[in-house]
Amino acid sequence: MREEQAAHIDELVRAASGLGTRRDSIIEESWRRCVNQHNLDPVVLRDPCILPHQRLREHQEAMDEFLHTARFGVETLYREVAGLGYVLLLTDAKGVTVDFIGDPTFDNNLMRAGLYLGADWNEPHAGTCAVGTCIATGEALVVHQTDHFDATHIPLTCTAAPIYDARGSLAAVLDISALRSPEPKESQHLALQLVKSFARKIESAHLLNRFRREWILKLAPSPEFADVDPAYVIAVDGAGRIIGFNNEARRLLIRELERQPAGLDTRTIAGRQLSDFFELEVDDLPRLGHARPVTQRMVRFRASGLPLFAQSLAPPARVSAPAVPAAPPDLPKPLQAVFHDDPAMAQVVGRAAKLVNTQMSLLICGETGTGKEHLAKAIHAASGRAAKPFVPVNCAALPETLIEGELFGYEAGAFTGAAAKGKRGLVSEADGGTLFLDEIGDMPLSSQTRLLRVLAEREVTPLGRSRPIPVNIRVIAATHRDLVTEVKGGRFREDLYFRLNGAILTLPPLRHRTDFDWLADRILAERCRSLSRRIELSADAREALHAHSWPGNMRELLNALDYALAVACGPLIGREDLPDGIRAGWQGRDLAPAHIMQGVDVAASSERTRLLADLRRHDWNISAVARALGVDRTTIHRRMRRLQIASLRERSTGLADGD
Ligand SMILES: Nc1ncnc2c1ncn2[C@@H]1O[C@H](COP(=O)(O)OP(=O)(O)OP(=O)(O)O)[C@@H](O)[C@H]1O
Repeated sequence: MREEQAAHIDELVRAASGLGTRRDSIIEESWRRCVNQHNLDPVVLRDPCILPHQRLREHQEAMDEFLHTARFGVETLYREVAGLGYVLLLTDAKGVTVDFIGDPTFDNNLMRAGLYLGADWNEPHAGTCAVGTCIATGEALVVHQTDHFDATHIPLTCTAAPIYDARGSLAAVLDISALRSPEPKESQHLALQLVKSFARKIESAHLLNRFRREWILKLAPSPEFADVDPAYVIAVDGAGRIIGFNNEARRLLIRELERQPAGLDTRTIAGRQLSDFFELEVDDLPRLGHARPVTQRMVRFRASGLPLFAQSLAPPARVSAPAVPAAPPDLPKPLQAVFHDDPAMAQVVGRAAKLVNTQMSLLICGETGTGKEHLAKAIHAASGRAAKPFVPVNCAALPETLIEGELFGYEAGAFTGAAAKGKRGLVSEADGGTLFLDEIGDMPLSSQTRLLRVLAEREVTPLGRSRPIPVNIRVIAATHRDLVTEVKGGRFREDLYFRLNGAILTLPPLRHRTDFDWLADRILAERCRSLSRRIELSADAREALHAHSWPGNMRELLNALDYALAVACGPLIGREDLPDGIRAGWQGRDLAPAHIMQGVDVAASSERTRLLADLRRHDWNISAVARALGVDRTTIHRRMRRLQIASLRERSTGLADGD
């Protein structure tokens, strides 16, 4: 035992026999609890208690959704403090470390110190420590070096803050710890503020996610912060009942209840009317939206008259359709190449750009051939992982019996028929890069369970090996199925769905894309470059392409253009050079061949392109286009006639007009 450990034990023994210490009162009280309630002997040095995998998994699964919501906050906090030598732990309400981020180069030292996934930091096991004492007291605190009870832990400095659920029960503890730190405890003051602030953010994110279909009321004491960083968040149902709150709001509401003369029960806030606390009814919430100046959004507590500045968020059903945000102009190059000016793509790619360098799993949805893998590759190429492998896995094509070996690899001689040198496994191949799980919705249930384990633990255990290998992968999954329906039908694991859908990016079908011409021209130009040939689409070929519904999406377009390139002889691709299925869809009167288009002036031509795009977006439903453009159907018909656009019915029957 080292000298400083012996001195520490002396201090603990003195404290246990009633002699005062110069410690903070929260630490002194915890030492007393350790001796009197937890029966911990100060003289005994304990090894950290690290739960076996199976038990850890049970703890993680019990709070899967919470972990998923917390992940972004956890990673952001880690990035803030990693350079200062801290590791980050997220524990459940029992003190078991269910998420951990640390520098893997210090693995052994961290594990020996108990800074590891699965470590149990509850006070009855570990003695006074940041997580355990935070659980015991409900307070954020720093447990610095010799504040720890167990002399094993005295090199550590640990700072923890509680995270409460939407009803005020402890849900988790956020902790940052370092193996080395300056001696004065004050050196950790900023760490404490930072951890408290992130704990509050994670708490609010969880609340907003859980009550995303309800009214949310955010409140701040100052108008300047009401929209930026509101301290108090309350969820309210359509009947005006309070159904959730963050911990700051809970404390505030309790204080307010205590002021009320009737001496109401201060323990229960959930279920009470908003108007019990505020001079406010649920019907007032719409006028507190952020479109109004903040100074007009003041609300008062009923009992104390205390003013607060509010911002309300309406449940989705009441929100008017949001304006489509344009993609940021500074998109990374690989993402710029994916689309031109299609609003739906701008939204998807704009979101993807913000997420390229997060650890968050992405789920790309869309009909077959819409470019899900293409987008995943672009995200990878735009990320800091670009120099590492992008490993696609076709989940539907992996035979169930081989899936474990293919994904996780195996050691030499792991089973009869195994390759002599063993196999690395696709997950390990993607280490440092991106694992692309294509057709994830078609994966058999039993394989989903195994995959879930890798995603939860970020480590793989190849067949025939006893110790897992940590892997650093970014997971992007894709599916053409509706996974929510698959989950409801019991064909897809709900927990896996939550692991994968850090963000969902839904690609529009090609028939709805307004950048169709840009895509076709770009693909053609690329092909021409590689063939050293110059060829363009004629107006009537373009027209025929516009009229097709593209069930095979981008893949079908590529095939059609390749076919046309092979068949066309001159510098123009004519309608007759297109594959039969596409040419056949264009059988109307001779409404838009090249010679008529020549008579249409340039302004009309761009008006025509816009109208065609609108028609395609609404599947050629004239009434829907008229509604979208705010005109009546006859106006659309008139424009179509003027711009020489045939309706679907005309094309299929040769009729003169009408739809
Ligand atoms: N923006 C684009 N520009 C050029 N080519 C594209 C674009 N998007 C997709 N493609 C091409 O279209 C084809 C189909 O794309 P991809 O394989 O990414 O679609 P998918 O949605 O993953 O298909 P599936 O559902 O069948 O797995 C590929 O050859 C791809 O390179």
